[in-house]
This record gives sequence, C-alpha cells and structure tokens, in this order.
Amino acid sequence: MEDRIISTNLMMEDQAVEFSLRPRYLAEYIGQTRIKENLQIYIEAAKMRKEALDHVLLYGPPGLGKTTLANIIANELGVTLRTTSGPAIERPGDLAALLTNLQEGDVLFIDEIHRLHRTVEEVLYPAMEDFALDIMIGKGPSARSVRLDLPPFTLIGATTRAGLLSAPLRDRFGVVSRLEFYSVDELSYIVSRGADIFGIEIIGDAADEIALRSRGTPRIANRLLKRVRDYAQVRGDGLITSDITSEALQMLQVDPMGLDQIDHKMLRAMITSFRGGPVGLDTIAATIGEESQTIEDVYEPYLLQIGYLQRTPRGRIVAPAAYHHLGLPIPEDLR
Ligand SMILES: Nc1ncnc2c1ncn2[C@@H]1O[C@H](COP(=O)(O)OP(=O)(O)OP(=O)(O)O)[C@@H](O)[C@H]1O
Ligand SMILES: [Mg+2]
Repeated sequence: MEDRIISTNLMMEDQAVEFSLRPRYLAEYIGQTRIKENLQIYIEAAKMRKEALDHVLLYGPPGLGKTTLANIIANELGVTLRTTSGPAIERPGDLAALLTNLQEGDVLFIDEIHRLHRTVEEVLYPAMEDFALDIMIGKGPSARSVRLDLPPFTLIGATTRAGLLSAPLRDRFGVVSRLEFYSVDELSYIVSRGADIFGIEIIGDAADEIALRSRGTPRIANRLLKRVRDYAQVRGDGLITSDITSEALQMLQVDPMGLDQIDHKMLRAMITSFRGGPVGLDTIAATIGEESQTIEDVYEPYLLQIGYLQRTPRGRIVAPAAYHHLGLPIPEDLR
C-alpha cells in the first residue's frame, strides 16, 4: 500500500522534487519556530567558541523535515555532513571507520537511529561523551583496551520512534527536539515557495487548498503540488487555480481534510464492524490490509492530531469529529 498519495513515507517520485525543494538555510525553513530559534542560538554560540555543536536528536513523524534540518545545521555551521543510518552500520568497526574519518566540528547524521545494533550503540557512548574510541586489541587474557581520541564532532540522530531509543543513548543528546505537524498557513507558504522554484503560477486559494489536504506534512504538500501541476498542464493552461486544484485532488481521491479512500475505509470499518471502538491496532490492520506498524507510524499520527481518532489502553476509538466528517450520526454515548 506504499503508493497511497497521502503516505508520509518517501516515495520514488518524491526524490527529485525533494532535492530541488529542500531548504538550505534556517531562514528558508518554514515553521518549527521554537526549534529554529533554539538552534539558531546554539549554532551561533558554537561558532563563536569554535567548538562542535552539542549532539542533536530530532524526532517526529515522517516527512516533517528531520533530514532537511540536519543538512541545514551542517550548512549553517559551515562543516561537512556525513550521512548514514542505523541499519546501515552493521558492525562496531563500521562506526569506528566513520568516526575516525570525521574532521573537527563535522556533523555525523544517523537516520533511523533507533535501529542501531546494540554493539554499535556501545561504541557511540564514549564517542559522544568524551570524543573517544575504545578499541580492544588482542584476544583472551592478553586482550586490552586502547583509547583513541576523536576530533570533536556533532552527532545528529533522527527517528520517527523516539520511544524505541535506549535511555543511555537518549541521555547523551544535549539538544532533543520534537518536530510538530505544520499549520495550514505554513504549508501554504511551503506550497507557494515550491511553485516559485518550479516556475509555475499558483493563484487564489489554490495554495491553501493544497495545504489543507497535506496532513500537516511538507512532503505531502510538495507531492500534491507536483501532481496538481501535471493536471494543470494537461487539463488546463498550466496555471494553478482553485478550480484546477479541486479537480485534481478530487481525481486523486484526497478529500478536503487530506483523507484518502483507505482512511475512509478504516474509519467506516471501525464504526460499522466495531461500533466505533475501542479496536486494537492489529485488528484494524487486518481489516484494511495494512501493516500495524505502518498504520501506527505513518497514517495514524495525523488522524490523532486532527482528533478523528483517540488512543486508549483498550485500543483506538473513532471520535465525534470523524463521524461528522463522514456525514454519519454521532452515537449517543459520544455526544
Ligand atoms: N520546514 C520546512 N520548510 C520547507 N520545506 C520543508 C520543511 N520541512 C520539510 N520540507 C520539505 O519536505 C521534504 C521532506 O522532508 P524531510 O526529508 O526532511 O523529512 P524527514 O522528517 O527526514 O522524513 P523521514 O522521517 O521520512 O526521513 C523536504 O525535502 C523538503 O522539501
Ligand atoms: Mg529523513
């Protein structure tokens, strides 16, 4: 089901677009105001003291701009960014190789940091804390540990699942930032900026229209803009108007709140077969043929955010706002 147009996961079709639309400086990075203000100060201070920036952990749902922010931080610091990911680092030696290749002040970006192997994670502790690498030399009784100095560096970790991070790892980050869903205004600005970069004209409420259906997520906003642009070129004269936008989004079956057919199917199934819940995640997953993990990480966060779903210890519940949106009567006990 990875081809859902409203998926927050990175798809093949996004890659070129994201590369050209990715902001390069903090000033171009829309929204996330608190995080930006803090980072601005930390970056400035690190530069003044000619020290490495504190280690930074960025977490939040997919497509909100974690990778983008990591790139911006390195760029603003004027240092090199080396990118890797949790699952890509298979052995402690792989991480040691990455660390010893860093120059002073560089940023090492580890995406999906919750997926680091335990043995690799242990190499990271002294590296983060003391900029040191402990290496075992020899085997058996004559084995001894040698400590190597590393250049001071900044680790930026990104994860969609901060809850899966071990406490010792989490505690070693000086800056921990949770990215929030974007407001419609912010997304509208991102859409307008994207249109500018693509050199296309977007008028009236069209940018707001796209923003409203982007599930608080810049990645979706950019993807929808691209699809609407195609539609405008083929069915219109290239100009993106409100009408063209509505038609295009209707054809893509994205409703005015950014819900697609599968969201509808899921909510309706919960209402008709399970009296609106509580329903367990696995049951929902089986009913609509998605993986539980995908629902939890990719689709559900936005539905929780807009108050269509509620999480309880006994499972998910469909909230009154969702009944309203689907045009269904709200049950007595929810009123
Ligand atoms: N604050 C922002 N301002 C403008 N554009 C943004 C912003 N955040 C993200 N984007 C756009 O959204 C795209 C997706 O963001 P990004 O790849 O950084 O998300 P992510 O959080 O790393 O996602 P994942 O969890 O899937 O790795 C970027 O390429 C960029 O074009
Ligand atoms: Mg990313």
